[in-house]
Amino acid sequence: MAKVEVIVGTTLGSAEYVADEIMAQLTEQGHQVQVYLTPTLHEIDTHALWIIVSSTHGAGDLPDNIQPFFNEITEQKPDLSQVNFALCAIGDSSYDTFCQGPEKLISAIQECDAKAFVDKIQIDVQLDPVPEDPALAWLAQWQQDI
Ligand SMILES: Cc1cc2nc3c(=O)[nH]c(=O)nc-3n(C[C@H](O)[C@H](O)[C@H](O)COP(=O)(O)O)c2cc1C
Repeated sequence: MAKVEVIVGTTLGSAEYVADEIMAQLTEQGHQVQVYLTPTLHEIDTHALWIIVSSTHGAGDLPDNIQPFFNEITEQKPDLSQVNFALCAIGDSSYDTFCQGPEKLISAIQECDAKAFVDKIQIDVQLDPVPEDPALAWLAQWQQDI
């Protein structure tokens, strides 16, 4: 059983719904999973697997709810060398900045030595109006390795 921290960036709730489904699938596998809608460094375990589930807003920006977490990381530069992460990005390919918001957060945590656990998924809501379906299929490909 592993500890999994699911960190959500959302404005209208699509990413939150995907995160809840990911939590349900991993909990069923026996993992200890927590979803964070207002993530803070104080609360999140830096010796756990982080799954970042985030949409993009503005022009390639992170959603407002996750911006303070991004700021904490860039300002405090915590030791994240024990963090493995997986990125589930949700966006709309009609924007030039498709799925770019969470890339800023990924760059910031990689600068703090976090490591990718698996290849990211970028879900295009133009093609997949029900983003939890590809998200759960992606998770199923690697959840046995946690
Ligand atoms: C004002 C606005 C700006 C957006 N900007 C982007 C963008 O730059 N890149 C992108 O891939 N998607 C963009 N999107 C699409 C959202 O990421 C997409 O609709 C996503 O499903 C929203 O998920 P959420 O409800 O979890 O925030 C934008 C949507 C809105 C409404």
